[in-house]
Amino acid sequence: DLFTAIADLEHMLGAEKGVANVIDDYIVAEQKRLNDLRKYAEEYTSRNLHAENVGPEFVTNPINAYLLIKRLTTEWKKVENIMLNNRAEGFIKNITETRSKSLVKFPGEDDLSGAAVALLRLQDTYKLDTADLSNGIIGGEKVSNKLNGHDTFEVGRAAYNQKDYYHCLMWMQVALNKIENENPKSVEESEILEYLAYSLYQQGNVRRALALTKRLAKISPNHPRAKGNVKWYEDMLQGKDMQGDLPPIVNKRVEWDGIVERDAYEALCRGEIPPVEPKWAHKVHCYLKRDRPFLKLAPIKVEILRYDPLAVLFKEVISDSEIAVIKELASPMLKRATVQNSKTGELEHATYRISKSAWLKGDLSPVIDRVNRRIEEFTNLNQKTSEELQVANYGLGGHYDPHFDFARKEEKNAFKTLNTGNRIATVLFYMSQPERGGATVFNQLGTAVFPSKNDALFWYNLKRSGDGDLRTRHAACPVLLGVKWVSNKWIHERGQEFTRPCGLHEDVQENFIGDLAPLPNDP
Ligand SMILES: O=C(O)CCC(=O)C(=O)O
Ligand SMILES: [Fe+2]
Repeated sequence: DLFTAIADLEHMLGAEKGVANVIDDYIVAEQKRLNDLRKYAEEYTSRNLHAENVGPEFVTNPINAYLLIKRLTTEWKKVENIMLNNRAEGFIKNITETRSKSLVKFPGEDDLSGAAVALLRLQDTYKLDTADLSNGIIGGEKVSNKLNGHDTFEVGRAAYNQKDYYHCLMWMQVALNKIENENPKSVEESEILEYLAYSLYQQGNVRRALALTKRLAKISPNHPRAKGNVKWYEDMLQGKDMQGDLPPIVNKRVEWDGIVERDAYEALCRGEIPPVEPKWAHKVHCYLKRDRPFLKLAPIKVEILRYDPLAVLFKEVISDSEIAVIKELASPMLKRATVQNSKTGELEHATYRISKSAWLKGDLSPVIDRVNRRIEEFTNLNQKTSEELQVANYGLGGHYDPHFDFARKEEKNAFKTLNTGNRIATVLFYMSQPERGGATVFNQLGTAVFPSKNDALFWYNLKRSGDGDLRTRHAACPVLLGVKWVSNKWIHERGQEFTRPCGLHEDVQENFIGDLAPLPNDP
């Protein structure tokens, strides 16, 4: 699961440098070996020249005869040894051992396909063009090197392995275009054609699949499947519709992951935010919170993002140095994040939540303790029943699909052992600012919050009645460029009986946090 965290990828850069050094050392050793070999060749040549100059009687001299024989026996053995003594094995062993001993795990096939699948997710969410992406262009900006034909082909193959023919088709087509200009070609055209034809067929483009398979049979006459497939496609078409130009390519994304709100969620991730309800459009959006003694001196800037249900951004509530300490403490503890199976109550990995996370206890460092206490200052909610601080690092395409933070009634075991009630509210500290993507979005409400470092997003998950507020369904959009670090604090019901008593009304305006500046009258 290396692809899940940027922190791991940073370590991998170190490993890559190590590999480069080993290759360089190997080349130096080999060059010395080949130079030794060259010296022998020169010696043989010069002695032979001498012998040729002397003429055939050279061998009539017993000493010369002896030396000639020696050069072709024992000395030749030495040459043979040098030739055979390729140093590769030792160096490869060295790399293998470094891999197994090092703390940095080397990526495997799974990581490669994970990274490819991350690219596909980003492509969909942010509507990126395949050719652009494969040329290192994101949002019209050149951000990295180009993929060659083979790199592109491998992304297509990762899609194919997931039966995702929609993406396979797009990537194989681009791979085909790329190798046209490659010399030598990084991947055989026949390999691409087979995948491309099959995904065209799967997406309903039988005539195109046939045309490409015919081409495959032509360029690769001994291909084990090409001829059979041509016949198969021909039978399928039964000679129908074979005249004229090929119809345009049909390629539709299949919603195999069953997320109904996919389109709305992805639009929010791209920053396509629906207009604010006119009812709220003119309300005051910022105020200084000074309702606690400590805050008289250092008020907290609050930006109201949404009134109903309430969501606010507490500005500059965590410092760069605190963030650095938290990241430092969390890094060695990061593990692939889990989710609770709603049927069994077990924690498990899921493709819909890709990030690495760690829990930091309050007594781990005075910094954690200080941050925990500050949360009470800005939320006015009792922190005795809160969960520990959770730190998350999102890697390549890291995301968390739409979910609720609170436990629903049908969910087994959730928070039972804690005996602190449900998650009444969430505090989400933004500890970095990804260059692109990574927004926190509320897909039901049409709110998108793009991370701003040092700030904390806050919202209530439960209504005054204690029932979960279904409108708080939210998601973490995939990170497109850069790094996303966040910390969560989940605040529980127990202990809030006086600060946020259950109300008879579930009215929004009761959700104030401290001395909210007076609101203008309703329009
Ligand atoms: O990272 C984010 O933006 C949201 C994270 C989240 O919703 C969660 O961890 O429950
Ligand atoms: Fe969440």
